[in-house]
Parts: sequence; C-alpha cells; structure tokens
Amino acid sequence: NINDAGQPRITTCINEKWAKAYLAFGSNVGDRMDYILQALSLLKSESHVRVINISSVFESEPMYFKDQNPFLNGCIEISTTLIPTDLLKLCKRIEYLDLKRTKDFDNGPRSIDLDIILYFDANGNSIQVNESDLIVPHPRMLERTFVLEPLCELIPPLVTHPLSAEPIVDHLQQLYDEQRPEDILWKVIPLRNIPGSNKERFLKYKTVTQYDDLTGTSQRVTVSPTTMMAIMNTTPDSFSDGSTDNTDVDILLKRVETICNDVLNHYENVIIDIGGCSTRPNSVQPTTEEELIRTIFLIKAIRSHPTIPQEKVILSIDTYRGKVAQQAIEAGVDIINDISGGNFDDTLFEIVAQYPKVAYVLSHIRGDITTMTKCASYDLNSEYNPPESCIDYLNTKPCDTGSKKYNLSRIIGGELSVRYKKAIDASVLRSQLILDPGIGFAKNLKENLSVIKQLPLLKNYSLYDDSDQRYVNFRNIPVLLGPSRKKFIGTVTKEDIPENRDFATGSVVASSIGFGADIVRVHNVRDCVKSAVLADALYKSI
Ligand SMILES: Nc1nc2ncc(COP(=O)(O)O)nc2c(=O)[nH]1
Ligand SMILES: Nc1nc2ncc(COP(=O)(O)O)nc2c(=O)[nH]1
Repeated sequence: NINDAGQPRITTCINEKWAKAYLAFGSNVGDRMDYILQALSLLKSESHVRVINISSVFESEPMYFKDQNPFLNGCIEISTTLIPTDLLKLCKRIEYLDLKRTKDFDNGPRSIDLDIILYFDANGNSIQVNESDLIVPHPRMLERTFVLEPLCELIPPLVTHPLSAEPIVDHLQQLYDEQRPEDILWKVIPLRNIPGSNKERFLKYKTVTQYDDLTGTSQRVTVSPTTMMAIMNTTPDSFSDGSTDNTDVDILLKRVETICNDVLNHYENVIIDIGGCSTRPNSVQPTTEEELIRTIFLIKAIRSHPTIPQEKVILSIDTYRGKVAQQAIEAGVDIINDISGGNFDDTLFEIVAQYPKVAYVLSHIRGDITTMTKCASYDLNSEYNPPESCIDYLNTKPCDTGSKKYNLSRIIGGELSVRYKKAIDASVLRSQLILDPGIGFAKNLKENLSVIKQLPLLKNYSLYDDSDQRYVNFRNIPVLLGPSRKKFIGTVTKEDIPENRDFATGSVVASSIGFGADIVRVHNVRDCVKSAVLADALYKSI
C-alpha cells in the first residue's frame, strides 16, 4: 500500500465527502511551539485536509511518566476526505518522516505527537474505529485535561462523547473536581526568543474552573499573577503625559529602567506599551511616517540596551496600522496592541498571522477615533432573542437567554466575536490573542463601569451560530483592561486633571483584577503595581 514515491498510499472517503476530525497535539522536546507550528503548516499543506480551528496552547506537567519536561498541548479541528486509518498514516508521516520524531518508550518525551481524538463522517455521525494501531474515540481522552480543555474551546458545550453519551464539558468538570495537580493547565501565549538565546518566552496564565458557592455555577478563573502593562506614550499630545521629553531616548530609557525596577521585584515580567499615536477621542492622528519616527527608534534602543533584562521585558506597540506593526515586529516587539480590533487597517491581521509568536490585543470599539463617542448607545433592554440556532452559553450551559442582565457582555462579546472570526480566517492563532473590551472606546460612564463588572461574563462568553456553523467562545483567552486616568474615573471622583487620577486608578486596577482582568494597562506603574499585588493576594490568594 505504498506509492511510487515510497509514501503510504492514502485512500479518500467515498465520493470525496468532507468528514470532520479533532486532533490533539503535544510536544515536550526542544522548541516545543516551533514543532507544533511546523506540524500545523504541514497539515495545512495537505490537499485532503482543511484546518478549521486551532485551540489555545496549554502547558502542563507530564502524566503517567513524570520524569520528563512539561508538555505543550492543544487541539485542532479539521475537515478531511481521508478515512481514519489514512488520517493516522498522515499524522505518523508528519511526526516521523517530516519532523523526525524518535520514540524511545511509551509516554516518553516527544518532539511532536498528533493523535486522532474524534472523527465524524460527512453526515455528522461519529465514527468508531477499533484496530490494533488505531482506536477512535481516543481511548485515554477522558482522563486528560490537556485534551478535553482545548477540545472544549472548539466544540459547543453540549456535544456528547460518542461512547458515554455525556457532554464532554461534564467529563472535563469531573476531572477538575478531582483537583489532581497534573490537571492544572497553564494557558500560554508564545513569544519569540530574544536573539541569541534559546530560552522559550511565554505570557502564562493559570486558569482553573472554580465552583462559586453563591451562584451555584462554575466559572473559568485566572489564579496566576497579574501582568502589568506600563504605558510609554511617545506622543507630544497624549492626554495624560504629553510632555516634550517623549522623544529624548536617554530620558525614555531611564523611564524603562525605572519601570523594570518598580515591577520586576513583584512580577517575573513586565509589558511596556509604546504608543506613538494618541487615541483619545477626536485626537489628531499623526501620519504613518510620523508614528514610525516616534516609535521604532525606541524599540531598537530598548532591545539593544545592555542592562535592560530583555527576557523579562515584553515590548508592545500601541498601533492600528499594519506598516507600523510590521516594522515594530522586525525591531523586536512582542505584542501588537490594536485598539481598533483590526477595523482600521485591513492588512493588520495578515501581518500578525505571519508571526505566530507575536501576540495581538483584540479590542472592542465602534466607529473610529472621531466618531466613537457617538456610537456609545447599547440597547440593553432589548429582549435578547438569539436566532433559533444561536444557542447562547454562559458558563458552558445554555443560560436563560431572555435575561437582560447579560446583554452588555453579549453585545460586546458578539461584536468582538465578529472580529475574532476575521482574525482566525486570516490565520491568526487563538494562542496569539488577548481580549480587551475597550474601556472608553464608544462607551459612556455606565457602560465603562458595567464592562468591568461583567468581565467574568465576557471571559465565559460563547455563542454557536448556525448561520455560519461556527462556535466562538473566549474561554481561556486573557483579558487586558486599560482604565488608567480615563474620563469615567474623573467623572465619578470629580477630578478633571488626568495626572491626579492615579490613586483612583489604583482602586480600579484592584477591582478589575477581582473581576478577572489578567493584564492591566497603567501610566503610574510605581503605585498601581502595589494595587495589583494586593489584589492578587486578596482575590487569587497569591
Ligand atoms: N501533560 C502531558 N502528559 C502526557 N503524558 C503522556 C503522553 C503520552 O501520550 P500518548 O499516549 O498519546 O503517546 N502525552 C502527554 C501529553 O501530551 N501531555
Ligand atoms: N489595549 C488598550 N490599548 C489602549 N491604548 C490607548 C488607550 C487610550 O489611553 P491612553 O491615551 O492613556 O493610552 N486605551 C487603551 C486601552 O484601553 N486598551
């Protein structure tokens, strides 16, 4: 059954109908994310396979054989014309022929492992296989959170396991209820190595499912330390610190060193968000060339500075322009912080997709810098009647879809999920994404306060939409909040001068972390980092 090229001959399904399969990937040798990315691109290059969706990537301790490196795992949703046994041959070819995997013993270290977890024929019927070298559904999937958690990002919560007939989310919950250490997963956002170093860099978030005694429901919550994002605006007119020394590289580098001293004795890394273009309402936007002049020099200066701890300093650029993003990435930036959700420049998602180890902040906005204040009306009293097929889940169970109290998070979640699908369709990976509900962007006082309070709902948002047969959820995607010195704080505290709002910002930082913010973006890092570590102690027992 071997063709002339010495490769296993593969048989396609009857009359080339597209079946659906879910694969699990794992790696714990070498640059684990690179092996996973190579396997993904090899799958995408197969004519008999279409990659539909890819889960987050999780790090976890090894199961079974403990004395080996931690694994990176995730799941892939594909459609394929290959029958299961030939899909297995393709996976083995990718592992052993293409990526030169070696297998010393069962459950041992591996550069890449591709397993078939579930297989459904073109009519959606689950296919079972019981052969010596292939068993589908995967016989050990129900004991593995590193398979079920990523799988639950790809399938609607009520999909049942073909043999147990129980919802897969319930199997996952049963594992979590056992509270086994190996079931703890860290959601990772892979970043590029610092040039010359082979140390893998990640943003990491430990998310657990916590039972809430008050509401009787379980929610995904973050229990790992908050990440601080320090604002470094290099604009002359930024509303809160537009001073003239925003272009003096020595002064700016001194500020970077101060930020490192303030944050790195509390946290293991810090994000520095460089902004060359103020985005306060109605601000005049500089030209692309001007924005480049204001920002690229600083990224290069930081990345070549001898005493700044490069591994720990994660650089971000606050831009909605593709050209600026591209040059910033080439200069060494790790995150594209785009307040526009990819709305202002069609090339942005394609550029981000070229760099799978660069993160992207997907933010909610309506309109643009000059019109967004007029788009701040949200019809919260509308009877929420999702279209027949749009089953609205919160906390992985269909919620009482009629209740209005969820409407703001549904509206914002729904509008964010449109941008999410565009990003995924442009081949941006879920593992690159950070969400931001966009405080102060097309939102009035009430909405800004509700957005913070309804953060748990946004983090657990999910929607299955029959119109495009796509299930979108934000499970395990870290959330960034940028409340610092903003107007809503000034209105509530009756403080018109932005620089005088830092103490109040500290309170908002603490409560945002209480509601589930994973990253907080602030001007006054020295004071706000204290609010953050206190909030971590109070809300996450860190
Ligand atoms: N955390 C973690 N532990 C593991 N232990 C054993 C195997 C062996 O799996 P196999 O039975 O599919 O070879 N894979 C993993 C893994 O992917 N992640
Ligand atoms: N991700 C993100 N980025 C942002 N950039 C600028 C501003 C405007 O505030 P600034 O002018 O003080 O930077 N706010 C945000 C925000 O809320 N989230």
